[in-house]
Amino acid sequence: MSTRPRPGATPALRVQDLAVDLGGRPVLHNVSLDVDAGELVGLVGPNGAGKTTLLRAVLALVRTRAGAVRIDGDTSRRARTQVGYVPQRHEFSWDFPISVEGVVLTGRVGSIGWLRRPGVDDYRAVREALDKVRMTDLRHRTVGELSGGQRQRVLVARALALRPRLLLLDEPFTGLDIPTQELLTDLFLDLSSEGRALLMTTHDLTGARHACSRLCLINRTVIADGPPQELTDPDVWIRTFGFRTGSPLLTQLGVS
Ligand SMILES: Nc1ncnc2c1ncn2[C@@H]1O[C@H](COP(=O)(O)OP(=O)(O)OP(=O)(O)O)[C@@H](O)[C@H]1O
Repeated sequence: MSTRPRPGATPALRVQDLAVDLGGRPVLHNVSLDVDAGELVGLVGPNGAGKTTLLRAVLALVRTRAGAVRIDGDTSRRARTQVGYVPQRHEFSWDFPISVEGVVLTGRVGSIGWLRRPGVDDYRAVREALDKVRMTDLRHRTVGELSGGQRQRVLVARALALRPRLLLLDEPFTGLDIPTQELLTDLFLDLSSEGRALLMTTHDLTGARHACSRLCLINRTVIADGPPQELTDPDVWIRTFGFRTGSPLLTQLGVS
């Protein structure tokens, strides 16, 4: 169970009226979204909706044309470096000859800085993160030898090594079998029940409706945002995904 957001508390993430252009074309406009401590929010939309771009904008990895991003009320760039980020698995260079532990330690760079050596607390954070994703036994394994599910857990551990209050996850379930998806879902629910805020993109609508405390439907802008059981208007799903009226997918989602 996730902790309910405290009324009136500063959200862990607040995005207000965000606009992003890429390659001279508008990709996101008027995007506003809050994620509170203790929430697991699913960011869902079709291919090209701008989900990854939104995560990258929160991390200040892309330039925004308008709007504001606040991390725990803080608009500084430094606050953005304290956000945990789990990129899509294919974005990581798995051929690099580095151990599981070595990859997770790189998650501390935002806290250590590039020039300082890791200290006792850095190694403690790595150990805690590996324990959390149950990868301690494989900590000396070269990452190229891992399965897809194990790689995903390494990327989550790398983000957790920063001990972030806000965690952004980009399609963590893609290409994973059902037991591994369930293991990760349990882990994400556990992290949210510890009071962390999680924002996760996914194409698994059924899984997201089941696991997430809130869903944000996005297609270049936010179409709808609320607890899954309240998103029963087929129109918002049709507007987001372009489903045709009467699509069996709507029935599958329980909103037709
Ligand atoms: N570097 C870039 N330059 C120009 N356009 C880009 C760039 N990166 C992304 N885009 C465009 O921005 C739009 C949103 O892309 P984005 O990757 O954010 O979508 P997404 O919702 O994450 O999609 P998917 O579900 O397929 O991963 C797409 O039309 C994409 O072509």
